[in-house]
Amino acid sequence: MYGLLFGVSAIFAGLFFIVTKWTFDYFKDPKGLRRYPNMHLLSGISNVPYMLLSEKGFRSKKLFELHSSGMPVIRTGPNSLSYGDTRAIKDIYGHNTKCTKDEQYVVTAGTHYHLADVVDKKEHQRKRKVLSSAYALKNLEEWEFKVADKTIRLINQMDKRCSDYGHDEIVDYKPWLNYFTLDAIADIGISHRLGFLDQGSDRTKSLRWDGSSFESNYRECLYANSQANSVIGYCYDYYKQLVKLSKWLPHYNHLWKLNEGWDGIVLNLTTERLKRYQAGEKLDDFFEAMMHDKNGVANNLEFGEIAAEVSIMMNAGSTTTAIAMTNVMYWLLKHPDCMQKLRDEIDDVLDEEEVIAPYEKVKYLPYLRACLDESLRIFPPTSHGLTRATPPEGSVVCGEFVPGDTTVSISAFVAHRDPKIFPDPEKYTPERWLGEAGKELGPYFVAFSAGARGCIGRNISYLEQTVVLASMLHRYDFELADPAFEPERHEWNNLHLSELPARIRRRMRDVVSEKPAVMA
Ligand code: HEM
Repeated sequence: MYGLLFGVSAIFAGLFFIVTKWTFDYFKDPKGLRRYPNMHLLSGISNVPYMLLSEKGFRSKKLFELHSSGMPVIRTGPNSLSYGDTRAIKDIYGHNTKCTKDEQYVVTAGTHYHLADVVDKKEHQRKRKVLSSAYALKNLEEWEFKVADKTIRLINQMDKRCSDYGHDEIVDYKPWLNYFTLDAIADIGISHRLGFLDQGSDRTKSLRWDGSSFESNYRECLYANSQANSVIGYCYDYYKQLVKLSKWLPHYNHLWKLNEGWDGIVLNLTTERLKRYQAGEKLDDFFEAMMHDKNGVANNLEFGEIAAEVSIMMNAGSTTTAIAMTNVMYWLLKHPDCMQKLRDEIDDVLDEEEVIAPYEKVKYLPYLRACLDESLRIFPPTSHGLTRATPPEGSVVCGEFVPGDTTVSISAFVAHRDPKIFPDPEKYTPERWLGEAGKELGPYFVAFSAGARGCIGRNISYLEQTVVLASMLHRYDFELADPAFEPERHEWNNLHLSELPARIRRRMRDVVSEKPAVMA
């Protein structure tokens, strides 16, 4: 009885201490952040309102509404500022910025940093150097056959589901695109055959450290991590404690359990690929490029670092591109005039019987690229404000001094809706990206972020997006199952969409005859 009383009192005393400290810091205001309007009444003393907003599912949309109601800078937490002015892009993320990734990346990191969450600039440069040869465009184009192989597997599945073979099937296009990007990155990255496209599901093996294994659903595990961290990850000071506490809530407990499945998937993929490497098998993949420099000297990476890099590649390298590919199809279905214009452009360069669009033929098609970029603009797959810390001596953002170690960010969803740069921002207008006027939009297009921490995988992504979209539009007619359909959108670490139910019909009658390329 006394023990229980003591426990409850200790919790209340702890909470009292935390709230008192927050309030004291707020009024002391050492950084002068009280001059900025609060996102929520309590944002000046706590990150909790922002976490609750994230939990609701679309924080960037709310920020956009606030910024466009005349608030260029908003205080989203005691130490966090959100910008709505596109000048902030250069100051926060540009090549010459002194800002670094902030504490959020540290608290959510695993035992070893990977390229995307390492904060220290020198350590990041070392990693980026090691990995840049792996991600270089030259290598990528040599790996085009791997993308072609997955495209034919996707087509084999879509052929079976065509509505014009005597049945009327509605296909949810979204999971298929995710199976595509997962199969593709596993092959490009680690020569691993996940086989999701062939099996039509993402059931896969997870490994435990004791060597035992269990089955998991790949996307469910990966998304669980992203969903939980898009809320808990904003609790900078008490992250570990909150993770523990959140396990008392059934929903979060479930998410963290699934996250163990994700760790097990990465462990399995890394272990299997490492075995092949240690057995002397020479494979043409990202992993091989990561293990040596260009003179063949071993990079001597620890197992934890190798696993961390495999993890970010299998995460960042799949979800974002699948979202992008689903979104562009959504926009084209909603804009048949754009769909027709794009198809004409593609048909002009592909032979009638060509099944897989060769990258060489489609990579410079201006309207194709414009359609992709316009979709990435309206719904950037990584839409939320990527958090950066100002350097200890402080920094100027949008012409105003911001004291050191303050978290600053601008959401791509917000930046891409600046009507001065992108007139009529909610309208899907690929034409805005064409010609000289299109080139001028480059500095304001941050779907892949910008500067030294910009996306290293964007070329892989464009390769996949371009080949798949061109091949699919050349072969099929698509139609929304319900013309009024609107997907639900959930912003975790990426901006997911719920589904894309469509009918698919063959434009050409020949059944696919190309065989998938031989897999390692
Ligand atoms: C449409 C597709 C993609 C989008 C929208 C996208 C977006 C982004 C963004 C916004 C960042 C910055 C993240 C941050 O600051 O925290 C980033 C970084 C990164 N992306 Fe991508 N990405 C895409 C595809 C890919 C692919 C295909 C790969 C790998 C194969 C990849 C690997 C990475 C890595 C490793 C980083 C960290 C780079 C660094 O910090 O040096 N991404 N990406």
